[in-house]
Amino acid sequence: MPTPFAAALEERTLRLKTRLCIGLDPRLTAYRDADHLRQHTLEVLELTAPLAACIKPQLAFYEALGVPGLEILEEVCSLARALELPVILDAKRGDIGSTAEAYAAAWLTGRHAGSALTVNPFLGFRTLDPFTAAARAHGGALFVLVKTSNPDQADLQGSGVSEKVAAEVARLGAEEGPGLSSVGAVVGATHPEELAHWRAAMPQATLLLPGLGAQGAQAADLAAAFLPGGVGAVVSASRGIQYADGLNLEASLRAAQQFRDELNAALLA
Ligand SMILES: O=c1ccn([C@@H]2O[C@H](COP(=O)(O)O)[C@@H](O)[C@H]2O)c(=O)[nH]1
Repeated sequence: MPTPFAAALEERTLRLKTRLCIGLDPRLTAYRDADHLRQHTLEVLELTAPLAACIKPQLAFYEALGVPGLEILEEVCSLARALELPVILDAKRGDIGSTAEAYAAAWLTGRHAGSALTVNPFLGFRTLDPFTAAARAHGGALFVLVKTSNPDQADLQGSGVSEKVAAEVARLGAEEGPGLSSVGAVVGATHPEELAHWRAAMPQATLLLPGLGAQGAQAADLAAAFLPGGVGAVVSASRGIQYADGLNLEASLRAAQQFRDELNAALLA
């Protein structure tokens, strides 16, 4: 079995001194064709890898290309594995239990064993069970949507819903004994004033914080998401790195360096 996801992420965070998750969300409109998209996405990954704690491909952008897109996704994942980079597959899966089993088999076992998957708890807490079982058995992880980064999240996530999901994430984490668990949580970096609350509510969860860069979140505001020692959270930026200045690779590298450094500085402030 590969090193469990949470342990691999923590080890890489401390060894490379980075809390940055690089989002790889390639948009066909930015390229001549799918080959051009593939080449640029792999180049961004290879160039920025030393600055990354992990990567987060958003499956929607690969699925939009059909079979060639799924082939590109597999290339991205195998290059990440070769570079020893943990992979968070951002698919936000969730369904009735028997279908959830198929999603878990697709994205948390076999060639994706040891990866993490974002999951949607809307169908009920027991629909998370196939994902927790697969993650625990194959060294992977899940990131449960608790408080998403978008402004309209409160339509459904207000009124105590996020609180209930966070309590379930904490309960699942405690089942595994002490330390960081295989059940993490998505909490938008766009809610800096709430980070201390969500950190305390889910003490064993690794937090995935999307929203840095294009959605306006600032690295300097995010220190409260981390556990002592600067572990237990990663912050993701996608457009702000891959398209920092069109397709300019040097600009992607500079943006990743700046985000990494700003996150580290926030922890020391
Ligand atoms: O609450 C959430 C959960 C997931 N996302 C995903 O993260 C990236 C954000 O992209 P940017 O270009 O850095 O804005 C994208 O894949 C979203 O689907 C999120 O934004 N918020």
